[in-house]
Amino acid sequence: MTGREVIAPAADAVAEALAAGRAVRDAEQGPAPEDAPYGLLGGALGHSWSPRIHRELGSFPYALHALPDPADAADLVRSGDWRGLNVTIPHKRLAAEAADVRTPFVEAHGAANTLVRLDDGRVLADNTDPWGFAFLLDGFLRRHMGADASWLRGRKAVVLGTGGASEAVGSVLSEAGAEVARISRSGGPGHGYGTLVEDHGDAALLVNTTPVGMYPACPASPLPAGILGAMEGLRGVLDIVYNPLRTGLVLDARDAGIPAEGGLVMLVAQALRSSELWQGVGLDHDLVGRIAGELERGSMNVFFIGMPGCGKTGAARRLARMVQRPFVDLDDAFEMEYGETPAACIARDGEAAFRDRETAVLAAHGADTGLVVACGGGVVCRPENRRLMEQNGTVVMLDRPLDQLSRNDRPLTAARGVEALAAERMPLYREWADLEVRCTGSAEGDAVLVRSLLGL
Ligand SMILES: Nc1ncnc2c1ncn2[C@@H]1O[C@H](COP(=O)(O)OP(=O)(O)O)[C@@H](O)[C@H]1O
Ligand SMILES: O=C(O)C1=C[C@@H](OP(=O)(O)O)[C@@H](O)[C@H](O)C1
Ligand SMILES: [Mg+2]
Repeated sequence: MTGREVIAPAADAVAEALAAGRAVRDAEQGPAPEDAPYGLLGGALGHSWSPRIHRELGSFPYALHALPDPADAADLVRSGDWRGLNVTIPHKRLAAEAADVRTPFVEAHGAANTLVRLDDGRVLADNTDPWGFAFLLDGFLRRHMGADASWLRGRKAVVLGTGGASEAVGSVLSEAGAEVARISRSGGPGHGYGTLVEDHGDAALLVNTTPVGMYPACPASPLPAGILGAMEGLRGVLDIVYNPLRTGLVLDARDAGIPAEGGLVMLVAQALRSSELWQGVGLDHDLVGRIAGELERGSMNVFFIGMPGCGKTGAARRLARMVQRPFVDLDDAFEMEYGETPAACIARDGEAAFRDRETAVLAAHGADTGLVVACGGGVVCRPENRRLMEQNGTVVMLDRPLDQLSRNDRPLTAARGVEALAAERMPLYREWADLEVRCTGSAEGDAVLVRSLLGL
């Protein structure tokens, strides 16, 4: 189906622009590690947002040191020519031990995420995760409860997970005066997931500190669906996972009408605190919201939905080109994956078989970030497709009068009639959409409009 439409402007220019974009991204990953004053030390780092964040905060160049071998990591900590390091899995403990001086939190918990080179050359180990979580918590309580951290005094907070991050989170909650219950999947009576509702149904806040729900196994939740809604005292949910932007837990909470936020603000806030320590100055704390907002805008996918033939493919392709993002047409992706068009699949195996495969194709792209995606018109026929989009995406409905819809090669429109399809689907498109756009008359016009409405 690729190439069904003729698109005029310069494909070469687009390719060049995309290549330039990649070059910028590469530069953001920093210079050769040994030359950078700042950086991140970990085992396998993959794609990290830290170089981008610290660049905005003024701690730049910032390099990635992926050193799986503890001996190499210790060597960098002891003898590297750096001013500041962040530390992540699996070296937080090693960093705490190898430092010359430790803050009380690091002394108590034995894990550091920030190393600071002091003026006299010694290494200070600190942990800015509690600061980052306190920042997230404070904003959350202000936004949703109209209160500060004192709201937690005398209330119960449940923390999922018992690892290092749970200690940072637990310490902040305890300090605010909450009664903290830390539970884990393998915890015994009162400390497990199985009896969560009975044991802790009165908790006002629930925080996930486990990696369950993290990319690429997403959207997933550490808790079975329905549990949150059964916890009668629950007023808020936080998940420190930030990729996807909305985890399964966050989506479940919102479905149950409970305010919920992910961990992106914590990620940026802990980085800001590290940058303050390295630079020895106070930074503007409004930077946290600004940087988190930019990261969120850049990584959100844009999904086009709407009636078959309304112009999703054309508008999405043009928008992708305008904002230099990868474009995915799910019908094309389907064809590449299964070797036949959706129309051929529906004709041979029927609609149900097509829908199963369509959901699998959507799942693969929904976990990705920064895409512009044209869905097939029937994407709303499967309820589970909604969160595959929502986890990382903004959903845009294109609305075009039924008598103007294209009918070429649209088997379901032909079989059932456009009115019947519309009666079934229009309410769903409207319900799923974050934004409804009335078609302007050209795919180009639609793309320009969506771009400006989404601020891309
Ligand atoms: N906004 C629009 N106004 C008028 N015609 C359009 C518009 N967008 C697309 N078209 C035409 O309608 C047809 C269907 O567009 P397409 O993008 O394939 O729709 P969809 O992906 O929603 O099924 C194409 O032939 C295209 O040229
Ligand atoms: O409406 C539908 O059920 C369908 C729409 C088509 O996509 P377009 O909406 O892009 O035509 C394609 O996925 C398939 O033929 C089924
Ligand atoms: Mg299409």
